[in-house]
Amino acid sequence: MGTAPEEGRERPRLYLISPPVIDLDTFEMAFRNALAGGDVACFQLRLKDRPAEEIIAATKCLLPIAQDAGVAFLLNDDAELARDLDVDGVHVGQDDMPYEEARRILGPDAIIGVTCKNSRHLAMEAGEAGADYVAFGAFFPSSTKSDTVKTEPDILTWWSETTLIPAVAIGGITIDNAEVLLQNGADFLAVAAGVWEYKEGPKEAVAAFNRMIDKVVANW
Ligand SMILES: Cc1ncc(COP(=O)(O)OP(=O)(O)O)c(N)n1
Ligand SMILES: Cc1ncsc1CCOP(=O)(O)O
Ligand SMILES: [Mg+2]
Repeated sequence: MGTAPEEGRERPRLYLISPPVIDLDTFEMAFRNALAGGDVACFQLRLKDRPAEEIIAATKCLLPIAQDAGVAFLLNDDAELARDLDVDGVHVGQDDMPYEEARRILGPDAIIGVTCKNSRHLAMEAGEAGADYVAFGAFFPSSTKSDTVKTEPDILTWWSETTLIPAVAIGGITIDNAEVLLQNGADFLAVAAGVWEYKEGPKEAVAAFNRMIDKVVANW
């Protein structure tokens, strides 16, 4: 990981979110292609409200691919399943389980991120509790999740000036709209449709996100 010249700020990185429903036979290749496209920090398996057997089968297939590529693998919502499947961590929302409970289930080494929507208060709470990252958004309309809260990029500036805890930006992010989030202090860009539905495919999407990140960092 490179360090940008700006006050030692780390180079922002890509955080992939799976589509909410997948056909594992085709998604496995899309996932391999995405990871072949360039730097990816993290992958969140977000098979929303799908049966546990589907999440287990997908994890057994995709986790070794992520591990080979050095990409952290998180489950959405379910800390107990994350523990049982021995993945790297979990992302919990405000209606899932409290951060403290997820930490108790997963132990001190797991990565635990918390949804904070557009709320400075939720972010302060999550940060003080020990979250490894806080997630703000949705910054743009999302075709992947309907119940989102519109969030303005200046929350990222405030957060980056307040704390060193990483901020994940999420919601409708594409190569064409992400720059404002980086300029405001996003440490990670969490992206689903912007990668999986990119017209030239997921490999080229990841490559294009990385070129865009490099261009922004070069001008800091
Ligand atoms: C990185 C990241 N940020 C936010 C969310 C949303 O979590 P939540 O509010 O619990 O909504 P669902 O994703 O569970 O529908 C996320 N999953 N990942
Ligand atoms: C999980 C989640 N939380 C807020 S928006 C969102 C969906 C992200 O997917 P996309 O990048 O396709 O908007
Ligand atoms: Mg959730």
